[in-house]
Amino acid sequence: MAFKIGLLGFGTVGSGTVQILQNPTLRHPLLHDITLHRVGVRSLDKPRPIELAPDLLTTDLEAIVTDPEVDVVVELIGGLEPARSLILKAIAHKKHVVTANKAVIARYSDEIFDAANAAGVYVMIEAAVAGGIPVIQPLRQALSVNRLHRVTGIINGTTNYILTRMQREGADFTDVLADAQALGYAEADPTADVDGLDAADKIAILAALAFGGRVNLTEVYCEGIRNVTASDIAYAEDLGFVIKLLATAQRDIPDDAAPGTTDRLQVRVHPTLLPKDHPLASVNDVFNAVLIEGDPIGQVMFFGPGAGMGPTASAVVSDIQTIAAALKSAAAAPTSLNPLMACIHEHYCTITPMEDLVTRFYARLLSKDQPGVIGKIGTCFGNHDVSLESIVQIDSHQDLAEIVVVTHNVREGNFRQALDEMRHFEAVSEIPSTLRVL
Ligand SMILES: NC(=O)C1=CN([C@@H]2O[C@H](COP(=O)(O)OP(=O)(O)OC[C@H]3O[C@@H](n4cnc5c(N)ncnc54)[C@H](OP(=O)(O)O)[C@@H]3O)[C@@H](O)[C@H]2O)C=CC1
Ligand SMILES: N[C@@H](CC=O)C(=O)O
Ligand code: NA
Repeated sequence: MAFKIGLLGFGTVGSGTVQILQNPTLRHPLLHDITLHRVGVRSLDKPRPIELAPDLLTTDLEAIVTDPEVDVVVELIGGLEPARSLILKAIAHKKHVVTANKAVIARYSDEIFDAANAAGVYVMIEAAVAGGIPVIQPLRQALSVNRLHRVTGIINGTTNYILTRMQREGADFTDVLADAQALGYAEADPTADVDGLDAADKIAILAALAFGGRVNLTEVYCEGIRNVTASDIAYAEDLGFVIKLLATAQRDIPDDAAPGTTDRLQVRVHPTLLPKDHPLASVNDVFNAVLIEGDPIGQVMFFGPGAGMGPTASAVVSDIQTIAAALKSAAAAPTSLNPLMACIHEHYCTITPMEDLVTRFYARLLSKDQPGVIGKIGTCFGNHDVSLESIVQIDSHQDLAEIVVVTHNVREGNFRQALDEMRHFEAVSEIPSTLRVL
């Protein structure tokens, strides 16, 4: 069964999506059933980093969302319009939709999801929050059996990059912002990022999923990082804190509140002092992380790349694949299983023997404290092609010296052969520990 994709947008994320779809080898076999049918852009003449059959490209995006052959419309043009109208038109034409557009979803989720439910189609949004980090699907599925209490995220890469550099270098906001723009992290108009609006869109989406109700974006408190100064960061550091732009969604009443108590949420974005040992405090640079707390799961944290061509495309294609799996099992005989839930492997993997592992090693040897021992040990390692990063004698007691060795990356088999040979040295009395080093 083949599934046809109508792709709207062939920019950063669109190109990453095409790259995955055009190279399904070594990915899930279901990707072989997914084909690109049309790709909609604004300009046909623009040079593109990825080759595409010219007859796939069109500037007529309406024709894609109404094309009877298209099964799934993937909206990657961004902005509010025409993205919103195209999504609604696709739904009206019974297309499933995948979108990375947090701005549209945070503002128009009511009309989009109502229309999708009425039309019997899926709208999938994994790429809209925290890019490549799977967070939408875990909230919808694996974590949804928990009573969730709080979702806290660093979900804007640009501001995290700016705050990290201000922290490391004692630099001022405006200087780092200029660098972030030059590096392509922040947009030419960085308002949505630095004023917290992008994070507000994203936390509104996460809050709705975590707490089972729609969130009105205008009620999300939003404060950006423009007023955070180098001296605030320095004082916070002295007090044992780092400053991060946190997006938080939290149930405001306890699980055991009296029946009838009104359920209330806090949904807010603002710079926050975080204790240095908090799990989110070490999330730096453009990385994102989302910490989810609930009962009985406790704390779970998702960390990774929150934006970028490849990571965001990973989320887009996983949504396409989820829809394809659902359609495939629905269309098949009643006994057919959903290919994303069933075991599809029938062969055994070939496992690399440990002797072929290439890693660094730490070894501690006890030897007689006599001249030439370290040289002999070094030569023995060398004879077995084991290159040493360091070798030191760290202690000597009861006539025995303790020698600690750290190797470069070496083949484990060679390292073991060298140790076996050394065990026969008259001077070496024992090799009490060997550990692998990352
Ligand atoms: N970039 C990222 O890291 C992330 C992006 N996202 C979201 O993904 C979406 C896409 O972002 P990104 O790939 O960066 O955007 P780009 O600006 O790189 O690409 C946009 C694409 O859409 C096309 N396009 C835009 N407007 C129109 C229009 N009116 N008619 C026809 N084609 C149009 C452009 O055509 P042309 O090429 O001809 O100009 C271009 O191919 C956005 O919603 C964004 O918020 C989400 C997470 C991370
Ligand atoms: N501008 C966003 C990109 C993805 O959503 C960010 O900086 O995180
Ligand atoms: Na995601």
